[in-house]
Amino acid sequence: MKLAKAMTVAGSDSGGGAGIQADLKTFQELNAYGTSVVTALTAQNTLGVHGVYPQSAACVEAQLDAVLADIGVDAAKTGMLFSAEIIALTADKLKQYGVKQLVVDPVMIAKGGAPLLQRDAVQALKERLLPIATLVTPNIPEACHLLGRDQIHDVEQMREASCRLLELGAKAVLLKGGHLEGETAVDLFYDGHSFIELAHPRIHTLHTHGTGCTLSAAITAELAKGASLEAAVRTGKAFISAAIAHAVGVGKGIGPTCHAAYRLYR
Ligand SMILES: Nc1ncnc2c1ncn2[C@@H]1O[C@H](COP(=O)(O)OP(=O)(O)O)[C@@H](O)[C@H]1O
Ligand SMILES: Cc1ncc(COP(=O)(O)O)c(N)n1
Repeated sequence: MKLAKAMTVAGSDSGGGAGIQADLKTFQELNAYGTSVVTALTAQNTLGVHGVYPQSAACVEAQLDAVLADIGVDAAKTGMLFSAEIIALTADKLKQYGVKQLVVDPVMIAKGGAPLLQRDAVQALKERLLPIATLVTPNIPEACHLLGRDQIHDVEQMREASCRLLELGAKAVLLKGGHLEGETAVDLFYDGHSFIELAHPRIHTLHTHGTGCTLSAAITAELAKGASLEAAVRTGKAFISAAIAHAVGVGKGIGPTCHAAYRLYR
């Protein structure tokens, strides 16, 4: 059987719940071989982000070359990219090596409020990365930021926002509804042809650290294995729902989800 290879370009979370660590655990759980390009180190735990230490452009470029020139990838994802410079060089390298499947999780602000992307980098995200993305996976605040609007209140407004988001250049959009209120966590998938609502009963838990990272990593692993985009997104939703339902609750604050839950409790 051919080994599926998945790469993450993201920040390191010392607490192990989000970023590179969440991505690699998720790739492993879904039987994809994981590689990583670290854009920034964060000193982080369940109580928040205590420090952000971006890597130099030369360092990020060297990691991208090392992985792509030798090992290669079947699908890649991006998470915390921190600066316009890192975004531009990541886009250039993905194009140079002909990476065909790219999931862009437009990480901007950590759940606790710490900025993970510089303000002036949002434009670079739109201009350089979205046009080469197979899928973009914003949460509600990120979608508002990308579109320059104040709020998205319900699924109807999510539909309309998805159409606008698709115009930014990605082949498809998964607009995540975790930040909305209500008894159901609804994500909306739109590929320009049809809308698919992915719904799961809202799980009453504090522990949702790294949910967006984990979801986009699961989708990337499935794409690397050859799944269709729709199938990959459906598996991603099942994976993150199980992970939240069985959250491990380490630390004193907002804890990580259980990356092994999809395998253990399905
Ligand atoms: N309490 C919850 N119960 C069930 N699913 C949730 C819950 N919170 C978030 N999700 C799901 O987790 C995924 C990531 O959600 P979201 O919080 O919107 O993004 P982010 O982690 O990027 O802020 C989505 O599939 C969302 O529907
Ligand atoms: C390195 C890194 N990447 C991404 C997130 C977003 O995760 P969350 O939205 O759960 O704070 C994070 N906190 N840290």
